[in-house]
Amino acid sequence: MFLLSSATRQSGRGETSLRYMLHRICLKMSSSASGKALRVLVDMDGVLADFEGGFLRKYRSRYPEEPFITLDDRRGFWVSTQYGRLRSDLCEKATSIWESKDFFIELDPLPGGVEAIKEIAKMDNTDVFICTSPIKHYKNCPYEKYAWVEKYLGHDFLERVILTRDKTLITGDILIDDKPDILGVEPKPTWEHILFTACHNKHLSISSSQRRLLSWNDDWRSILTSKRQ
Ligand SMILES: O=c1ccn([C@@H]2O[C@H](COP(=O)(O)O)[C@@H](O)[C@H]2O)c(=O)[nH]1
Ligand SMILES: [Mg+2]
Repeated sequence: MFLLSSATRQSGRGETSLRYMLHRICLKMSSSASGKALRVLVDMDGVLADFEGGFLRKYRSRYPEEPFITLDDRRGFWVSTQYGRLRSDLCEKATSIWESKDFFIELDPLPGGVEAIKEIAKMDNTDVFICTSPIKHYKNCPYEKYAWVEKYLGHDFLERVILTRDKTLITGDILIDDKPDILGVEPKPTWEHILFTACHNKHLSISSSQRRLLSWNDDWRSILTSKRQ
């Protein structure tokens, strides 16, 4: 502030442009601070990264003799629960897949997700964050989630990663997430949950007030527009 005010005192012409720059900086700061910038939270597994496809490929390769569930037959968010119902010991075998080294970093991006989130990040008056839940077996997962973001979105995007087991605590206008029920300690999260369609939730009927994003080919831009004042 001192530098700016002494600089403006020294030059009449510079004063106008410096004042203008300061005005722009203040506007950007106040629009973020007063919540005017749209804050978009985007889930990772099942929205940006192909958790289900990566799981099935590695499960079948590690346990070729064991029964498996096709993506078409997937029901319910918890893979481990459905495998446990198939045969009780398969719950542990399923879990062993995403607890293994390189599981998360080797997930393929879901079509259009990386491009969409890069576009959202460039939009005026918009803040985007990746909001993802790490597994409690923490040896590889948190590291690999960061590494995945760096690999596909670049180093600067690491500023935009939120790892939390409770997404209700995070404030935002929209949360794009494939989990049908996002619960936590906050009974009234600030965000509207946009259900991202995945193999495990596509058969669910949702309430008339809830909105879905069928894929990144669907009209996510209109959803963002609808949340702007
Ligand atoms: O059966 C399962 C399926 C997934 N997980 C883990 O849950 C989280 C889901 O994170 P989101 O941020 O909601 O996408 C992810 O870490 C999966 O590995 C699980 O534990 N059991
Ligand atoms: Mg998810």
